[in-house]
Amino acid sequence: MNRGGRAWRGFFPVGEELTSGRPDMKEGLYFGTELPACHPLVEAGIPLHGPNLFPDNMPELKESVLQYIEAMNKLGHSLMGAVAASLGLPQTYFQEKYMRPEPLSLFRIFNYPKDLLASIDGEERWGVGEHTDYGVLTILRQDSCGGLQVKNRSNAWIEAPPVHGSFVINIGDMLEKMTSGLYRSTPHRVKNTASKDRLSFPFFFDPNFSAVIQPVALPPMLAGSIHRGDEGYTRWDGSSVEDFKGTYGEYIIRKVFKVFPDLAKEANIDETISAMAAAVAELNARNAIACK
Ligand SMILES: O=C(O)CCC(=O)C(=O)O
Ligand SMILES: [Fe+2]
Repeated sequence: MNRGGRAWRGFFPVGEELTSGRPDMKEGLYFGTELPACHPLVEAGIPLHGPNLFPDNMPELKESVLQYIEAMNKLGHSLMGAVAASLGLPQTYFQEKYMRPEPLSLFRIFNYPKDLLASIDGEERWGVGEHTDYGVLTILRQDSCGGLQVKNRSNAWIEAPPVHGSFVINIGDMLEKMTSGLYRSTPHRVKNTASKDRLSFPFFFDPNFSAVIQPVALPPMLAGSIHRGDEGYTRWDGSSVEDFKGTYGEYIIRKVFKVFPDLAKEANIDETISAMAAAVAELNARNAIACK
């Protein structure tokens, strides 16, 4: 990942990402919205923005990934239209307020190798340990291996088995924040116990980097049905989404520095975040959203 440039794209090996604070037993390819070098956010060195790193010897991979991202963006907008309707809001509410000029879309292809150590020094190993996703929605395609588990409202782990021709949709932290906990970000984890490698394809459909995330005004009937602390619910990382204030860019960059500690070694996180926030604000003031 430290060779993936500011956009943090490319391959990372087993054990290099620490989603829940411990090395994940998975490897993967990182992709995202394809932005050319002349795009103002790329020129300004804003993390997570830039061109993908596609292998030259496999042109069909680039074509498929870019088509997939486009299709998933459309699906993401439709799903968020349904979420808006469920809250009594206009269907384009989230698109207008949080996804302009475009959502932050990240797409990964993960491989969870079979037969990896179940524990190291007595500590249980997970393909990816308990965590919640950061943004609004995750649209996940998994192969037939199984191994994905989600925590339900009673704090019990249940399987989310593969269902042919379907996606698993995870609610992310920002949707929890926007809905004051009515939609709660789903804790989940993965362990590959199948006799073959497990492939999964998570697509993260997230607010624009400079969107300031705020709770929506819920209709009284829905607001009255939020029960945040009634089941002894504490978040997996001990943090509070409710307390977070700021742009989605700040939120996700802090997360990225946590899960890739190697990146954090090279940077002063607070300085990086304030420089980034200033650069984004300056670009927004000039409405610089495309190549000149
Ligand atoms: O591989 C999976 O099924 C889930 C991956 C995941 O939870 C994540 O990347 O956030
Ligand atoms: Fe996840």
